[in-house]
Amino acid sequence: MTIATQLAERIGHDKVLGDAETLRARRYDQWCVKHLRYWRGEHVPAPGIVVRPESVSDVRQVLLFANEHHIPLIPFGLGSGVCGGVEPTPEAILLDMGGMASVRFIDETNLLASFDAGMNGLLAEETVASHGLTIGHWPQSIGISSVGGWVSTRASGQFSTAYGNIEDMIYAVEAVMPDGNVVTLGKAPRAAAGPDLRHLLMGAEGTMGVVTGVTLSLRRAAPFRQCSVFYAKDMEAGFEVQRRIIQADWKPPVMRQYDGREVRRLFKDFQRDGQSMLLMVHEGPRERVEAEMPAIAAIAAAAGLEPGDPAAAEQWLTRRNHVPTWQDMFERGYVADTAEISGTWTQIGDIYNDVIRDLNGVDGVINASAHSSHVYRSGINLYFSFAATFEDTARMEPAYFECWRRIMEATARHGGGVAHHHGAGRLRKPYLAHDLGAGGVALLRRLKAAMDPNGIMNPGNLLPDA
Ligand SMILES: Cc1cc2nc3c(=O)[nH]c(=O)nc-3n(C[C@H](O)[C@H](O)[C@H](O)COP(=O)(O)OP(=O)(O)OC[C@H]3O[C@@H](n4cnc5c(N)ncnc54)[C@H](O)[C@@H]3O)c2cc1C
Repeated sequence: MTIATQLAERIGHDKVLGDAETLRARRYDQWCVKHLRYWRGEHVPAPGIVVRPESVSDVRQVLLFANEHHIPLIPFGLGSGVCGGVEPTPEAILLDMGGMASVRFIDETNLLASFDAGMNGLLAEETVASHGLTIGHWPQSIGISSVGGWVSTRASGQFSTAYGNIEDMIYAVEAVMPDGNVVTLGKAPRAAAGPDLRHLLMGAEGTMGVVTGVTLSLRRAAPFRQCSVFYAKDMEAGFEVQRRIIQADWKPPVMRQYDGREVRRLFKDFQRDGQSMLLMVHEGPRERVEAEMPAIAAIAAAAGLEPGDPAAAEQWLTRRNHVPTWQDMFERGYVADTAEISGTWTQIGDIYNDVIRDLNGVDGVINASAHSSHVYRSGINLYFSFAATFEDTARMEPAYFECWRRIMEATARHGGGVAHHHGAGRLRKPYLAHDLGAGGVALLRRLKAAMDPNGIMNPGNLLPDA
């Protein structure tokens, strides 16, 4: 009996898909390199089978089968990952969670909402919004990513400075482990009942188990919103103001600072002599917003920043989720990507300067720029963008990896964190030890071996090659 037949016997024929079109559509996520290889006409392998479960029991059956037969199993949310977390081989079963996309409950008193893991993020947000609530998690990819994917990549939204990252919103995670054990981790507003096991699934990128359900803590939708904009002579001057704002305990949900190159590229009508631009969105009760805005303006003025037109921030709000496709970029002759890292306030200026210098040293690079978008009392993230152009498209991939290497190594050299929110996948796994240390990587390997002794869960992802 074939694998497909055996799986079909366990969960039903209609959930086991082997047609060429379905397999082709599940060859990759949104990692640039896979799209580049495909665009250049290289072979990009497809999974052997796509399985589309409709219940926790289906997921359990598939896991038990894969574990018994030692078959690689790759969870797939909505495929918006950008680090190569989904890289199927013909031997693999791809577990497409898109068939599990229901709202389980919305609890307006305790501000909780529970979803199947395959639920589209924007649909989840729209569902709670119809009750006057919000998840408060707004990744740029909200319309193309799943709730289970958010957990699995430890995602971060554009309003994180006040509302937190996904780990601050996760109330409970339901998952099926490779041995078929179904766990629900997290059951109270706060717990001290041993280690927080929810974290075994957060950021695991499909290597530990399959997330089947997620309960999120909600907020009431903000009744009032305003925007403000300031100009700083350079990135470091703006970082210093952001540090003072956050350490004074003001928390606009959105604080984004663009370097002069990005202001020129993204805010053409608002550029000012190559200066850096800091934009903010303030929201919450009117009284708090009305207290926050003048207090922040005073901090900015004291540090020499000049006020700008709030319309720049409103433009960002309107256009913030538009991104060109990889193919568009390749057709226009360049390979490009973004890489997000983080550092403390004392590290971030050096990281910015070194990364921009190092990227500009890569042959073919025509753009190296950055903005910050997530602010913490201890530091801030940076989101670098690079683009390189070549007549010979075979040179694109080596240049791409060289740019990534330089960003990772300059960040690590100054003690920063090499992955702020896109996860590690296959792209960053060679650099994982920079964040976890050799001992941390060894511990992660031991955890993986204990949870997935047959190594079926997304093999080759996240963990550096042994
Ligand atoms: C244009 C664009 C903008 C983006 N903006 C942001 C942003 O602002 N913030 C941000 O954090 N990310 C962003 N991302 C990255 C991406 O959207 C996130 O990583 C997202 O959380 C992935 O969700 P997904 O459902 O698409 O997961 P997938 O891409 O399907 O999977 C991602 C990884 O998680 C695993 N996985 C998925 N679902 C499950 C599950 N149910 N159980 C176990 N493992 C699972 C997969 O095996 C894979 O390793 C962006 C991506 C794009 C293309």
